[in-house]
Amino acid sequence: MSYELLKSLCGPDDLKQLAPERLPELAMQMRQYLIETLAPIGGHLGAGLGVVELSIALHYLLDSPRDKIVWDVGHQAYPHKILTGRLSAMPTIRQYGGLSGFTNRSESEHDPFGAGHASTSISAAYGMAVGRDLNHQEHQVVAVIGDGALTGGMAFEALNHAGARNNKMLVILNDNEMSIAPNVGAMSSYLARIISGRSYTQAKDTARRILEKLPGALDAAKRVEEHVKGMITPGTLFEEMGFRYIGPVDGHDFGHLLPTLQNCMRLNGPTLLHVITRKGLGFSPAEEDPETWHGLGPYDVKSGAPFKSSGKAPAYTRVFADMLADLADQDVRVVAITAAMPGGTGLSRFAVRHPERCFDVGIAEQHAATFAGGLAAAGKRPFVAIYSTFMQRAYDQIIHDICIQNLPVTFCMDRAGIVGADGATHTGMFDIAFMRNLPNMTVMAPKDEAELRRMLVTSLTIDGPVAIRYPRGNGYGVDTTDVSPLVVGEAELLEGGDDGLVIAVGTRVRDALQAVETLRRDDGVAMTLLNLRFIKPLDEAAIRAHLKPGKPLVVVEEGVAAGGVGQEIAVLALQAGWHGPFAHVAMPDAFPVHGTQAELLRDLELDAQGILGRIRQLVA
Ligand SMILES: Cc1ncc(C[n+]2csc(CCOP(=O)(O)OP(=O)(O)O)c2C)c(N)n1
Ligand SMILES: CC(=O)[C@@H](O)[C@H](O)COP(=O)(O)O
Ligand SMILES: [Mg+2]
Repeated sequence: MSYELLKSLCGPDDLKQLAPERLPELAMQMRQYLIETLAPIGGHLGAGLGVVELSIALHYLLDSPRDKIVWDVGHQAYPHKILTGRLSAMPTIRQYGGLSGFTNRSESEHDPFGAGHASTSISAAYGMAVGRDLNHQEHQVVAVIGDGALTGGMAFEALNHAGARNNKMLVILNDNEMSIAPNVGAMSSYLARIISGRSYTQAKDTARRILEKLPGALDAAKRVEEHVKGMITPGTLFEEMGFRYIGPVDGHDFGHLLPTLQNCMRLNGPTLLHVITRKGLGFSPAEEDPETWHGLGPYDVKSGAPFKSSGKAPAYTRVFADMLADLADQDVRVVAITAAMPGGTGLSRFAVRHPERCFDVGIAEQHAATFAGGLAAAGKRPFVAIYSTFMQRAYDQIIHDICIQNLPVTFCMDRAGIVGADGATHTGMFDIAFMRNLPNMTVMAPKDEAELRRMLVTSLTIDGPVAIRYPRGNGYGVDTTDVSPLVVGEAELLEGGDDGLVIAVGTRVRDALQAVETLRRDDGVAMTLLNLRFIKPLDEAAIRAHLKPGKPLVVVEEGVAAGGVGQEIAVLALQAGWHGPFAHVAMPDAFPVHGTQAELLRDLELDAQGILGRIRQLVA
């Protein structure tokens, strides 16, 4: 396809010159462009395909960047990027030095708010609407939020706030009945009932039948019918919260979308437009399996088959899920919780074996943590599997509901450290710092998949909160048969040597080992290497024992240096009377860019070569 029409548009102003009849052709070209462009590089395809018409309609009618469009999560903003002058850069999306996979204020004036984490759009848009009114300005503010993101508490907090005020704002609820996996929860069922249109009639009939049986109740029945109608007429839940509800409308039909949007924009006060779309529309593999095609690596555009990496060791995620299912086989107390990421955390595998003990709570990390606290208080052993970056959402719950009460909840933090293409918003760089300072918490980091299995077993021996951090990607194919528990707080000695001490944490142990081996072989420098295993409690005795006065001390961790375990080790060493050159090989006080994990680790000098260089500087 030549994409003639698509390529003729340099920005939203060009789009506005098109006759409305040409918009379906543009939508068709955009879909095909997305499907072909992402094939060699992967990315978030399904959500974007679902909002092609919506994105075109918004930019056709709105005047961006004057008018503000806030996309929730931002993973569905690829069509928006294309329409706002980023078409030629699309082949670079999520690549090193390329476009971000999400909206990003520094990337374009058409991205008024950055995102990556879910459920923020209504709050941000409402802030813009209030700011606009305080500034006596006049422009439109639109938040586009998916039905999945609407399961997040923040979205309700924002509706609650905005609905009680009069500031003009449009919330577009993009309802495709999917989060990454099928959407869950009562709100999702409510939206489905609105779409089916059956709820009102059914409930009205039931109320009538019940009330007609009561003597003298016919008048009351009428009044109650009105009430019932008020309660459950489609959209009323939003109306009761102060929003004017409009919809549902077909989000793929310009004939419906354009006039409805136009009308919405004329309305004052908070308005919610309910748009029905299909995730993956226009690419049958993505329509049939929207979960796989939510976000994926490269795929074959002709067959629609994702390219599978072959011959690699199993992913940490999979090792975690299978081990947890094994533990659940043996221990009836074990339950598992995911916040809308059953596939990403591996818990869909756990659910196959223990469906009744696996809970998807929606995009609700805070609730997940406290829900786990309740389960633990009821005698269960909950494992909360949440990506490191999303665990940030649940910090107060971890402190207030788990740690203060010393409840035995295990937080399994997948995607800890550098994640690659998702970039700064998704990097798990803070969990070491924010978990290790919590009283009662035990924090572990496995050096490989075998140790992950042993740490899961170990967590069941600890009568209190535990956090385990492990990275995105594959293990090393090591022997995993030993599942004996570790001694809590004991580090592992991997190399002995008198020329200094290297202490490495979890994901960085392998590369540190490679660096230490190279140093011994090529430089004749023999360093001791400790695999820390326990970030908390620290193996103070081992650290003290292996410190070499006057010789280098190096701590390597894939997390932010400030508050990292390296700082505690440095203090410990000084208190123990050690003096000598020190290096903390960790992440600096800056958000990382996006690229492959290897590229980013290289930039941060956290790969084997980088660690080697840092040690050599000290030795020299
Ligand atoms: C706080 C947080 N938790 C989890 C995620 C992972 N995540 C990204 S998109 C998504 C599903 C969003 O569903 P929806 O808003 O309906 O958008 P759709 O993909 O269906 O268009 C999830 C769970 C996230 N980005 N942020
Ligand atoms: C947009 C979002 O938050 C998720 O789709 C995320 O990109 C998934 O990351 P993984 O690919 O590491 O599961
Ligand atoms: Mg959705």
